[in-house]
Amino acid sequence: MLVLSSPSGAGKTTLTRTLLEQENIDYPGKLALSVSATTRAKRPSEIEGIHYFFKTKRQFEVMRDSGELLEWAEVHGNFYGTPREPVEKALAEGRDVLFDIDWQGTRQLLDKMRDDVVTVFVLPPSAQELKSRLVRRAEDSDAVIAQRLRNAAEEFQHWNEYDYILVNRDLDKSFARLRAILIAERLKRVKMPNLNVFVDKLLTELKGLTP
Ligand SMILES: Nc1ncnc2c1ncn2[C@@H]1O[C@H](COP(=O)(O)OP(=O)(O)OP(=O)(O)O)[C@@H](O)[C@H]1O
Ligand SMILES: Nc1nc2c(ncn2[C@@H]2O[C@H](COP(=O)(O)O)[C@@H](O)[C@H]2O)c(=O)[nH]1
Repeated sequence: MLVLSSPSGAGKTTLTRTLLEQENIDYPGKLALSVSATTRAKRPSEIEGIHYFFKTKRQFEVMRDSGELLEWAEVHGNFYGTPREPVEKALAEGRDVLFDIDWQGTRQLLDKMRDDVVTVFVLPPSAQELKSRLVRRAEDSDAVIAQRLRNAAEEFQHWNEYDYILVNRDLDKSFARLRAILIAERLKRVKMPNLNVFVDKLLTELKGLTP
């Protein structure tokens, strides 16, 4: 489970979507994106089921109270949560799962499955650039942008709870670094449960080669 968090506008959605696209070319089906449920209004560019599952507050509360969410949080005045079933299914199939969630949700995943979670915090190169990105994205009203910038101060403070930090200055470099994190994490011995079978096979082959 690879989790990206950041203050709004630092670039985690761009990075997660780019990683998903590239991985689907290189290793089809290996990486799944967790699509969250939210009570936030849909942005003009967003598509139901691709970017989010858009819910009313009542629908969200039913999902939350019936245990359908792996984690959930209130962020910028809206509810967001991770549907449990698709994540559990993907993990059971041996797929890696990518999350774009905030620090509160990250804490909940860590409490439940510490050993299976790798966390990345994305920082903007400057506060001015953070604001410029939110403005350039042109998806939120001025009031929403102002609220997200106010909330950024609180979110910044959680950077030191994460395994990796990406200062997202140059997008290509950040993406290369994110891929490097994924590649290195996949190469960890503890993440290779069938390695003993492979090594046993090597030993058998070796016996056949030695007198
Ligand atoms: N390295 C970068 N350089 C310049 N612009 C960038 C960079 N990374 C992302 N952006 C742009 O900044 C804007 C915000 O990025 P994005 O939507 O990915 O942020 P986010 O962290 O997911 O925000 P939110 O939490 O609000 O969803 C987008 O318009 C994106 O194209
Ligand atoms: N705890 C969770 N946080 C989530 C989830 N899905 C998204 N988020 C975070 O909310 C903010 C705002 O997102 P936006 O799409 O409205 O810009 C951002 O920090 C996301 O990472 C979730 O399922 N759980």
